[in-house]
Amino acid sequence: MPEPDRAENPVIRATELTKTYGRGAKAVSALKGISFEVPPGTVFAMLGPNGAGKSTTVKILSTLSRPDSGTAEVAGSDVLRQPAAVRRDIGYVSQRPGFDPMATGRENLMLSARLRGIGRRAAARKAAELLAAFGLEDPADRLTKTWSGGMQRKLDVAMGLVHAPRVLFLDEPTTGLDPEARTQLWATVSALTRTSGLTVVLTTHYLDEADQMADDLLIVDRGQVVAQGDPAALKADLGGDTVQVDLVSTDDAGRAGALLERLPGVVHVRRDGLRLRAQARDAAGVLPDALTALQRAEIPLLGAGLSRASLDDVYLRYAGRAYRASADVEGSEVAA
Ligand SMILES: Nc1ncnc2c1ncn2[C@@H]1O[C@H](COP(=O)(O)OP(=O)(O)OP(=O)(O)O)[C@@H](O)[C@H]1O
Repeated sequence: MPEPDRAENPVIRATELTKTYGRGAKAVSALKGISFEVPPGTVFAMLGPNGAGKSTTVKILSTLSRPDSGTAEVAGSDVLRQPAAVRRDIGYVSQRPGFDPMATGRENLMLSARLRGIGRRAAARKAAELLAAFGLEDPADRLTKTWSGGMQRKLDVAMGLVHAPRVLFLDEPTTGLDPEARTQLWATVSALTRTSGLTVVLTTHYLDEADQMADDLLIVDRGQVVAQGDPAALKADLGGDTVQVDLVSTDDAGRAGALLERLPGVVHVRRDGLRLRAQARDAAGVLPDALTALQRAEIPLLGAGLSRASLDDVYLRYAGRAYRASADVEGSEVAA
């Protein structure tokens, strides 16, 4: 499989996008100057808790909304000056189901294609091709209201592809799906980018989804980009794995944190409630020293252990708070 050519022109270029909803005391600043580029033929994930500004960004890029300021180009066309050209080259799958439950899968795909101006024969061919690519041939001619949630979601995604777009936007594609259906959808989407050169931009608040799917990741928080890069590089940049220490009392957090910070090999220490996480190049080597130091200082522990660097750690480092906590504040459900 060819690797994405990162030297190629980006297929999306967003520059300093801002957007405020409402006015006066009720104004919500959804985007505060977001800039990024997406290389062609990749899966690009925007990760952030509810309300971070992901959907607003995708709506601007897919011409469904206008920014207050800033510019964006998608597939070589300007979203404000050439919206029709952008719409020709993109597919958009929203958070809500877009299929007709009283029609079959094949009929839904045919209708989407016909609405895009594709002739009847070509539409039938495209429908058959997509049903095969998404593993939906078996239920194809049953009413979609009888399909499982996973099948219905796949159909939504397939409907975004009837006109062979260059870029496909997927807004929270797997919310509400069971783990098996999520894994299947990830595999299908990844295969599409590898075989057809399609670029997929997806928004998600699932850390594991971003980690597994994304060639490139944009972490968004409160309308701003807090980090960008490929997930493996972002984790590697943290400087290694983590020693985790669970305290009995928050009263000890200051003293325990200072002790851990002084240990040789520790890069930095973060606190998340009763848990302290010390990032270290050789976390396994640091763990015994950490336990000894805390025991000498008579700081009681609920537990201690090692964990590999995760996107949770990346988020904590760059957003300055734990992902779960920030997502809970916004009232979201976050995958375990
Ligand atoms: N039409 C609207 N009117 C008023 N406020 C809005 C509107 N759309 C979004 N917002 C607000 O803008 C902010 C960003 O919302 P946005 O939907 O872009 O976030 P998100 O990261 O996609 O979150 P979610 O996962 O919940 O969709 C939020 O505070 C949201 O309440």
